Amino acid sequence: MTMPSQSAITATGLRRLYGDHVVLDGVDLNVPCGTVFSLLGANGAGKTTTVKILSTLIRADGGSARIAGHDLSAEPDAVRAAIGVTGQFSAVDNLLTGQENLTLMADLHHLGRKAGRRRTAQLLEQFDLVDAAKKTAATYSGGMRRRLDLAMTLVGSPQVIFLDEPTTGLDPRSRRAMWQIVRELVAGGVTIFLTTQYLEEADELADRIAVLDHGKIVAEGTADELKRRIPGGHVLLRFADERDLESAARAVGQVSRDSDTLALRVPHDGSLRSLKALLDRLDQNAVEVDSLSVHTPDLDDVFLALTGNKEKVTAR
Ligand SMILES: Nc1ncnc2c1ncn2[C@@H]1O[C@H](COP(=O)(O)OP(=O)(O)OP(=O)(O)O)[C@@H](O)[C@H]1O
Repeated sequence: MTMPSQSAITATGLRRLYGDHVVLDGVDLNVPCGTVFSLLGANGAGKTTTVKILSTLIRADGGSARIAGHDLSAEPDAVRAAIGVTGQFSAVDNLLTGQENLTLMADLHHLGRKAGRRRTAQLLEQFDLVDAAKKTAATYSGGMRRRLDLAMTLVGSPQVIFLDEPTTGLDPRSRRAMWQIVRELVAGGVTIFLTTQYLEEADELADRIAVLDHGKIVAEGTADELKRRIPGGHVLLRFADERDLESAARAVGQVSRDSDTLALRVPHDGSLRSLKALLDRLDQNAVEVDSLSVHTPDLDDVFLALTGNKEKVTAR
């Protein structure tokens, strides 16, 4: 289906309250078709609430949105027909096998027996579930379950897929397998709206990232744009004892220090020249450095700088 605009999702001024707790406080979003958009936020930032609103599971208290060309409040059925949702509200039935779960979905989508069987077989193959097809979902690992859940979503060939924390709790191998699946879906023209607590996941997958904090989007852009928004990197120096830490702090001047870990964090522009100048200064003052690491800004820094969250999102 062609859409009137090239946006798969637009939202303007979304608001949602639980009692007098303002969970979303005027959220604007624009997600171009065929891209991965990641909504990043700490626990409780409002990510799931946003997904629930955009996927018609709950209503917003204010604002408007269009999904796949349909108005969210005026045409909720058309929105539902165009989207798939996986994540914290899994549709997998534990008592059914993987194959039965998919067949049930095919029936719900009125695919017909032959087309349903074909689609089920194709999805079992695509999601590496052929060997497990006849086992009940209760016996599946976390990664297999997520794959089955996503495969079930795809039975209806959605244009827009909401993935709510799709890899939370998965081991690194299963996480990478899920990332590969997401890339393949996008290559096929699907739009992905991904919520995650993992900065690495957003960095790997997302064309654009929005950082949600206390119900507001505090920054939006590509991973590189976000990284450029915050001050440069730093050099982390560690010392064997308090005395070396003291002399180093005196030698290099204004730096942040952590006496517990015997570390100094010195602002650094990433150039060899300034690194050499720092080492020379330490040498001239006869300071023994135990270890040194150069740190360039990553999404973790961006997140901390933008949200001031003590409980930062998980960097892997
Ligand atoms: N049904 C509800 N009733 C009352 N408060 C709710 C309800 N659902 C969510 N909240 C509150 O809204 C806030 C945002 O929750 P939400 O689940 O959207 O956050 P999140 O960013 O998805 O967090 P997480 O990463 O933990 O899933 C939280 O403070 C939560 O306690």
